[in-house]
Amino acid sequence: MEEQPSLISSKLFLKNRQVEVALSRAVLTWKEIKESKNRIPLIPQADLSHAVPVSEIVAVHKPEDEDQPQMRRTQKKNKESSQFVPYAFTVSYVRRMKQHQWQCSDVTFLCDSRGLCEQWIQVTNEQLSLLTNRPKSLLVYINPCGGKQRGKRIYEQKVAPVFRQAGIFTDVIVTERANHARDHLRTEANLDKYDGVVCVGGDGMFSEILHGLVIRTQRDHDVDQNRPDAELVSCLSRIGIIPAGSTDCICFATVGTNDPVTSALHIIVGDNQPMDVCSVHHKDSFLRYSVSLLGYGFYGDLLADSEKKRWLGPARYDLSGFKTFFCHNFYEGTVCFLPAEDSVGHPRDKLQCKSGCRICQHKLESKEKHKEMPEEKEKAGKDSNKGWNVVRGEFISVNSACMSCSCPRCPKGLSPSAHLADGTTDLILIKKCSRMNFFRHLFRHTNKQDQFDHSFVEVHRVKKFHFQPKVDSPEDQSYHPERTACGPKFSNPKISNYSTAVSSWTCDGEILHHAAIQVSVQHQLIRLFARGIEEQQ
Ligand SMILES: CCCCCCCCCCCCC/C=C/[C@@H](O)[C@H](COP(=O)(O)O)NC(=O)CCCCCCCCCCCCCCC
Ligand SMILES: Nc1ncnc2c1ncn2[C@@H]1O[C@H](COP(=O)(O)OP(=O)(O)O)[C@@H](O)[C@H]1O
Ligand SMILES: [Ca+2]
Repeated sequence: MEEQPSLISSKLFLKNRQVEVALSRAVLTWKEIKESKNRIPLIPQADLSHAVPVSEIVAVHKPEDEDQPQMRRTQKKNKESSQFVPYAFTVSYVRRMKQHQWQCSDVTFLCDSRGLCEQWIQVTNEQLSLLTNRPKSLLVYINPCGGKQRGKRIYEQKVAPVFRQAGIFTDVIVTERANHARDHLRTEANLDKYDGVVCVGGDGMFSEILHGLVIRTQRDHDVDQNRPDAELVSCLSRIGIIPAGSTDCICFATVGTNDPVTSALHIIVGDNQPMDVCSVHHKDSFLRYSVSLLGYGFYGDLLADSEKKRWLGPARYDLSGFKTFFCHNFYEGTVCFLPAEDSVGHPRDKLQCKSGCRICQHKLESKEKHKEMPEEKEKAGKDSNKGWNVVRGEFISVNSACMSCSCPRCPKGLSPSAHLADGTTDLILIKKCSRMNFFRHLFRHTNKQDQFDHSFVEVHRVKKFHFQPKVDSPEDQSYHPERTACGPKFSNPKISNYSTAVSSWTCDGEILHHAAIQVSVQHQLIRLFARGIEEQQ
């Protein structure tokens, strides 16, 4: 990085040692001034030198009350050594810890004049005010019932204090029922007042915010969401996720960890991660949007069963996973898909989507070019049914992962090389196989082996796909019989063969009421306060 001229630079004190502190437009640095190179200290001391990018400074302020005793102690010590240092300022900044976790660290510098201290605070604040991507005002929704029911406490104890420190104004709504946040965003919220929306909860709560924002944006622009080919309008508001749910895969896969303070810091520094969204339709009616896992068969049955065990908290998924695994159902149907261009890679190419991902950026550039394409040419492309592939068979599971879906349970994710913003989703087809083979496939999610390297697994990177069960589901026929114990439903009571049973879809952890669906990836429809997974330093 090119060295920039200092805006201010002074000799200050840090922990009773003299340091040279300098601030440029890009970076704040401090370096210890060693008295004499030959003098070796009796007790070895840690090196105080450090550099913090200005974009990662949370705030600069006078030391808070709790810092005062420490400051007074320092003053007393310095007085005794006839060096009186009464003024101080604290810089709070992002510190990277292990496994993508961020912490808010403080460093307090002592100055020998009030004027110098105030000058440092003013110059630093001026630089922070130039960072226009930072939110000043946020609308926060808390789900008090998600995960281990700790959403409210997590927000109040871990997140609100850092937002306060960064000078962010917040309006907080603790939801009182399911869909409260979605309905409020869709109809009431004055979004002009805020620079973003924060969701405190799990993937289900995120899904509410997603639906509220996307539905509102389409309505404001007169877009008919029921048309599967409608060109959707991207949402302007960015979404921040404070993880307080059971899986938290949307947070984990976009930030690298499910830690509330890390997420709060990504919001404060104003990160921006565009993200693809899948739209799900049944015939010509809109059903839902999805950003993580759309799963039919194994994951659909697992989720339907786990909903009855909500009281168990996150452990419900393990119990239902175990049960669903031993049911070993399979489902007959047809999958049609439109493969993505080769330029976006392949689910097995081991090219993980990282911060500033080239594949996602390349895709955005080609989208811009595509917009300039003459209308006739575009029409011709749309009209042809060319390029669609068909797979008919018996499936244990049909999964679509629009992102890696990495989460604490499965850190490499359901599709480790899926991209956050490339306009595609990874379609994973698990065909009928023995229970042992299915276990082998599942187990590979927990180690380094390729979970797609099995004869009964097919994986494709696609832009669109359709699924049609062999027999229409009750909902597809507008008929609602009782569910069977293990999850599958039978459209015809005479049919009691598992291969003809119908499952349901899980859509980011919410059950879909249709089995026959059309899915289309909406390129970069939303933006998050995140930056993707950073390379480990
Ligand atoms: C043998 C060990 C197998 C481990 C296999 C792990 C695969 C995990 C894939 C996880 C994909 C997660 C996709 C995320 C979906 C979420 O959007 C969604 C909603 O999240 P929320 O609750 O925060 O609102 N969450 C979910 O759908 C939960 C998925 C949970 C999957 C758990 C799978 C457990 C499988 C256990 C099999 C046990 C076999 C035992 C054989 C002796
Ligand atoms: N106040 C509330 N009471 C009951 N359910 C709620 C409330 N607020 C949100 N929900 C619903 O709770 C469900 C689970 O939320 P989520 O935060 O994803 O937790 P989890 O990860 O444990 O599933 C979502 O379907 C959401 O719509
Ligand atoms: Ca994608």
